[in-house]
Amino acid sequence: MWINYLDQALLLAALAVSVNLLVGYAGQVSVAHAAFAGVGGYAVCFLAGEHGWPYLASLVVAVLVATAFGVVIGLIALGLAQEFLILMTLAFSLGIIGVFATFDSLGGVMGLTGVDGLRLFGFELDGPSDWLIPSAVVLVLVFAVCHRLGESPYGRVLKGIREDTVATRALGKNTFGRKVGIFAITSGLTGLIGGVYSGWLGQATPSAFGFPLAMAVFAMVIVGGNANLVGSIVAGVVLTMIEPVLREVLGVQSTQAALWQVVLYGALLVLVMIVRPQGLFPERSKRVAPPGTGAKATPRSPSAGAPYADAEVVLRADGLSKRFGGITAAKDLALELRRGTITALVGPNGAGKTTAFNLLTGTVVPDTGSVRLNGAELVGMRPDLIVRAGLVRTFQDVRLLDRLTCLENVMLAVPDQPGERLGRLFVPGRAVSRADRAVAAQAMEWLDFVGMADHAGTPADALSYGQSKLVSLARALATRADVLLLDEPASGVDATWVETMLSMVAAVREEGRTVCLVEHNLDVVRELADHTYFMELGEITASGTLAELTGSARLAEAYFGAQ
Ligand SMILES: Nc1ncnc2c1ncn2[C@@H]1O[C@H](COP(=O)(O)OP(=O)(O)OP(=O)(O)O)[C@@H](O)[C@H]1O
Repeated sequence: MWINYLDQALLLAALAVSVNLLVGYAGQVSVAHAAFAGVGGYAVCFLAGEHGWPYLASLVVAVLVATAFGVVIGLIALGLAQEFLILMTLAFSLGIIGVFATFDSLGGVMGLTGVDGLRLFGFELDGPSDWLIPSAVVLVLVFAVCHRLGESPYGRVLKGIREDTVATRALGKNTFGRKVGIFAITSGLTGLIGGVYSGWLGQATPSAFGFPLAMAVFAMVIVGGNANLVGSIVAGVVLTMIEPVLREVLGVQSTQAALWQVVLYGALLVLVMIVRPQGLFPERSKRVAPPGTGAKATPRSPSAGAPYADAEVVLRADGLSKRFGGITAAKDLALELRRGTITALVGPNGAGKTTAFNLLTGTVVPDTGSVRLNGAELVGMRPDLIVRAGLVRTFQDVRLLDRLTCLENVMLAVPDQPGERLGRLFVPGRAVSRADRAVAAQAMEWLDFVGMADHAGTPADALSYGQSKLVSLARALATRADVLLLDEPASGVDATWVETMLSMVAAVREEGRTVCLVEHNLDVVRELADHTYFMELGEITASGTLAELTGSARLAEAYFGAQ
């Protein structure tokens, strides 16, 4: 009898592991995954139970159908904000369970029952002990897949999405594609688990895969610890065993025991969220590679030091306009950025400087106009592709990924990592881990470049504001983009860090990259900028050297006089 409970515990632990990959790593909360397990369960009972298909073939179909559900629902729901995603997946889950309960061919509210005589690789799956090995194999398989995905460069991108999707996309990662991908993969895994679960149960019923199962799995994920798969296994087994222990050890009646289990789930959830919100087994951070190992990250030729007027135009924007309702945030903007130079964008609050950055980087789509980078049109391109084309930006409010270390923040930005591709992750061999060590070494070099190597293992949320701005510069540099748009790199930073930041930005120019910065601190602009554009009310109304601009009586009165 205890073996029967153990079968169930192993399968629910597997479910918790796969849901943890989606919720704990990628931060996408789905209520539909219990229903996807139901899709797998019904596929098996329908095909193997009702139509005599071989069990293994029906399991394959279970995985494929559940994955297809995941792709379709993911495409619909994952563009939405988190709260809508939860509601949307809840709606889909209710819809799927409703379909199960409605169709006579699926057994209506009673479900498909009496499934037996299943065989796998020649073995008959009759009693609980026959299901022990398949259940354990499923858990090991699901754990292996989820661990490979979660604890790899692929998983780093998932964590980036969880922490800040916009910032992760601004580092050149296809966040929507990744979200749909991980939603589909975890759907397929839950389909497999559901197929084995229904085989073990001998039935697939609407109630077996409904909201209570979804909640039980969430409890396992949260109690075990977000983004900790071992925690999910421990919590999965322990929480599943509550009911049998109540029943068999403490002699509680079976209906009472089921009720107490739900109450204990709830109490445990509340307790964990108050006392230990990170769960019993907290997320682990990437170990820090020793500085100075691996390839040098800055193999660039220094700037030839050409005067601004002679420098080649790398980026040219023309006629860029954007209206937000009644506000004209950008009006017919035209600007040029020249190779190996620093251009500043200055102007009063609300002039449209950040909007200009948003338009250049595709974060906001312009109403009209064009942006050409080395001759290639950027308008209409996805923001992550724009980064890969060579144009990266930082944010006024920094947007580091708080729960990731400084090293992980910078590693995430390194482009073309083999471990971010599914096709490479599951190829045997050590190529991915070797490549990841090289990525870590590169990231260390960039942290070293901005003077933050000693903080490689520090979580980003433990940094001072000035330090976090330096790490965000290292992160932008690690993308290897040629053109950097820095949004207020020195604002809000205390005097000691301003000096450091100034020398960093100047060093970036020295290595031949092109910089455009938005900055209110005119000392910084005076020190760094080769050319300055002045913006007011969404328009560029003057340009030249800062000395020329401050020499204008009108601008001195409108803006510079107040500085
Ligand atoms: N997504 C948006 N929706 C509506 N209005 C917006 C949006 N983004 C910017 N705006 C408006 O566009 C105008 C320009 O804003 P923007 O943030 O670009 O100015 P800024 O020059 O960067 O200001 P600051 O120096 O204070 O950062 C403001 O009036 C702002 O309220």
